[in-house]
Amino acid sequence: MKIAIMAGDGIGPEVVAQAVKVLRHVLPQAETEEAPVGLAGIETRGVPLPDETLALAKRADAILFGAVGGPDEASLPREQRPGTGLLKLRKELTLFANFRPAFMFPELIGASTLKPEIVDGLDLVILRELNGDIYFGEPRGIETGPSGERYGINTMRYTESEVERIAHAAFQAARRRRGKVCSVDKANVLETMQLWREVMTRVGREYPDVELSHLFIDAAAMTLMRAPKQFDVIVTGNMFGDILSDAAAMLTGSIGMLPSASLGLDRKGLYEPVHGSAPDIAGQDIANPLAAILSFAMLLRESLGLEDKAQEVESAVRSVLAGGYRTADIYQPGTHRVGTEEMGDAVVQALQARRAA
Ligand SMILES: NC(=O)C1=CN([C@@H]2O[C@H](COP(=O)(O)OP(=O)(O)OC[C@H]3O[C@@H](n4cnc5c(N)ncnc54)[C@H](O)[C@@H]3O)[C@@H](O)[C@H]2O)C=CC1
Ligand SMILES: CC(C)CC(=O)C(=O)O
Ligand SMILES: [Mg+2]
Repeated sequence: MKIAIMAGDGIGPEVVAQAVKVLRHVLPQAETEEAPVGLAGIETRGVPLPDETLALAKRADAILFGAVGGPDEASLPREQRPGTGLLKLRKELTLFANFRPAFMFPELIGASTLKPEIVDGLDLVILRELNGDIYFGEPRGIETGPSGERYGINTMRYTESEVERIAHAAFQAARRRRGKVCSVDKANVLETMQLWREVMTRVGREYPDVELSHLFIDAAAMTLMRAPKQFDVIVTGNMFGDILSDAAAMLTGSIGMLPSASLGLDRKGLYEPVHGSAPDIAGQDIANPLAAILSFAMLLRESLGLEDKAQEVESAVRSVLAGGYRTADIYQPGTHRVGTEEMGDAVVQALQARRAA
């Protein structure tokens, strides 16, 4: 078994190093291979997704990914933006289904922005379509019109088959959970989203045991803050899913707690925290590595089929939180503040303690 390690930029290498510690403990026999991506790819090979990085991704059984992003990216051409490497990787591997669970660890209820009764017991998953939408649609670019004035253009585009496959993924996920899908769109304004809603409704008829509802993205954002526990699976497009999942982070206390799995046509998947490269805290040993570690647990479950080991890692995270360990982002008075490395070590120690017991 081969696991590709793509740590990326900023806090990416810091948090991935902790997930790799856990990997070495849980899967000592696993072969790992590292490759540069994002700014690290640009600096070493001149492009955000070097050919050998893509080749490794294709060879590997699964990819453990950190985060990409660097300075000035908002004004750079597409080929030079670190994020382009990640978008291309997701597209090249046809990883179209991005599962972003938001789970409330009871120990962190006080760290949530919301009242305890609103988040206690929260357990939802945002299923973000990852290969289409305005992040990929053509035409795109900054052009000059006939009057000489420049304009920017991006295109929200979904084919029926792209919506169908993410719809099936949503309904099947709901069958394994609490049997509810909420499809989030903007069908009151956008034709792309009218098609999205039509296809979701049609595919939904094949799953009569799953309850399907629809919300517009603006109301969904509000409902996610007002009464998030009513959701089970939220399925939505690439951009709305990107935004909603960062918002969901604040329900659970911190974006440093949110893992994700990007899946496609076979068992190969890419596993990454929902957060970015966080340049504001990089290099200070304060980033929360639990999202990266929980992403590795998803890797064990989804790509390797090692449910027991996935649960072992998740239990170790739970016991570390119960033991009072907190990085700065989830710190509360009365708990024990630790750095990134110490948090990784604490998870490994919790795994060792379980084995010894
Ligand atoms: N999947 C990826 O690789 C992503 C990359 N990015 C890139 O990351 C860079 C920074 O983007 P931002 O918008 O600032 O988003 P971000 O997610 O990197 O950071 C947002 C805020 O959350 C905090 N934060 C993030 N991860 C944390 C962790 N593990 N522990 C504690 N605090 C954490 C940061 O300090 C910051 O205050 C940009 O270059 C952006 O393009 C952003 C999102 C996803
Ligand atoms: C390159 C971006 C789309 C990354 C991002 O914000 C995400 O995947 O959540
Ligand atoms: Mg994002």
